[in-house]
Amino acid sequence: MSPLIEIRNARKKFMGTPVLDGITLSIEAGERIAMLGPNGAGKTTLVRSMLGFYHLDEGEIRVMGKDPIRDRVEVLRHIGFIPQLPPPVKLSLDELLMYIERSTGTPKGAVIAQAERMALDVKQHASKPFFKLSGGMKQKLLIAIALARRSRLFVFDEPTASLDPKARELFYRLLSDLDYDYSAIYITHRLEELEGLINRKIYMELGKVVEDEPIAT
Ligand SMILES: Nc1ncnc2c1ncn2[C@@H]1O[C@H](COP(=O)(O)OP(=O)(O)OP(=O)(O)O)[C@@H](O)[C@H]1O
Repeated sequence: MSPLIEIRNARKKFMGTPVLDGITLSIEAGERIAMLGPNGAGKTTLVRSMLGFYHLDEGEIRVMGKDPIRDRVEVLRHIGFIPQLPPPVKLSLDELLMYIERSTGTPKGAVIAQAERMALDVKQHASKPFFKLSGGMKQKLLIAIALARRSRLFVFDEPTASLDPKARELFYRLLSDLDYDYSAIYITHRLEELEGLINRKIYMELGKVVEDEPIAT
């Protein structure tokens, strides 16, 4: 079986500066990875390239055997992505959840139930545009959507950055409670928070992977 994600010699420059400098990585199903490294190391660029947001200058990425740019819809169908900065969606929460139900088959009620477990009352804000929620509320709703979809792979880009301590705790508890074999990539600056949730850590610096090791769970 092909790996979940296969990256071969990925290279990308932004304005002449290498941001991905020859990355080769293989990620198997069931791996739960902390992706670490200083600001600007290229972590977000790497995961966004896996999701088909960016074309590489050189090299190749395959996700579940597919090209994330050519087969983007198919690749994203299996991935729950929580971006670092939530997109400025103008739809109300009600409209957004209806749209998600229609496009992904994820029942609105399932998202509302997950949101409740993150201490977010969706019904109270149903007519509010998504972009008018607070940063933490946006993050909670995006987390609820990803979890309700029961994605095979979660890609979390600093998912707890805007969450208060209580919500952070709830988020990690929800992940621990998931009852199926998912894979995950967490971009984070707080490795200690992921204790018990990860089995591999990858450290990036200046567009390169400089450390890659398993973690006993
Ligand atoms: N769309 C873009 N256009 C130009 N430069 C970009 C773009 N996206 C990222 N960069 C640059 O690429 C470098 C790597 O950015 P990236 O967001 O991948 O880093 P990161 O490791 O995720 O950092 P952080 O921990 O701060 O989130 C930075 O120098 C950034 O300014």
